[in-house]
Amino acid sequence: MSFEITVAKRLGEIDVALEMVAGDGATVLFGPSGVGKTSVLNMVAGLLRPDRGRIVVGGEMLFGTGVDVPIERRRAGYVFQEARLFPHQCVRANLTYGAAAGVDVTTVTGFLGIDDLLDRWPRSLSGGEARRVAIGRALLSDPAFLLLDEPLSSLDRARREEVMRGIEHIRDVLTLPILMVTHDPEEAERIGTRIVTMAR
Ligand SMILES: Nc1ncnc2c1ncn2[C@@H]1O[C@H](COP(=O)(O)OP(=O)(O)OP(=O)(O)O)[C@@H](O)[C@H]1O
Repeated sequence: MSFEITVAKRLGEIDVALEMVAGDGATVLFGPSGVGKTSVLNMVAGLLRPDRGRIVVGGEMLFGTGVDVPIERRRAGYVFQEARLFPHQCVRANLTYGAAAGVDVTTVTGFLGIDDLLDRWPRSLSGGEARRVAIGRALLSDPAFLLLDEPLSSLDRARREEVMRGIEHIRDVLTLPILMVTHDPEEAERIGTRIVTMAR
């Protein structure tokens, strides 16, 4: 199983709760704004501690009875909702920041279509380019799995298509487990091997 997640967390007035099991491929977390999708990604990444539950990714227990694997040992590749590139570093430096030895930069930049952007500055990138660089940076850290928080939001159709193809390549060719948040049904349908709907 790629993801086995049972979590509960009180956040202010909101109870975030999820119970899901998903196999290989991309699992899409779908649901209305404020239901707790980003909070679930944060719990899987180790940024937010569940009040109770169990998180197993690729057979490895990250959180559960007596277990709370520290964030740096979870090996999550996290692409935040805003790309969060380092503004004072060019694309190449952003990509190689935290890059693991043995991961081939040109393979990653090739399929993401960002080879020509390496000497550019983040402020000069389009939204879609910045997202693809952020995905590339996450991949180059040699993650065990990817967390994608609305990687296609506020992009026009052409840019969304470019990013979507990159995600499909990661799903189908690199076969890295993906947990992705969206509230767009069309995106969920196309990317999701499995769609998990969160409701209040
Ligand atoms: N630290 C916190 N303290 C109190 N409430 C919080 C905290 N963090 C998040 N929340 C609330 O918890 C709820 C879930 O937030 P979260 O960002 O996980 O939802 P989401 O489903 O990802 O929403 P969106 O689709 O709008 O990004 C929201 O109502 C949010 O305001």
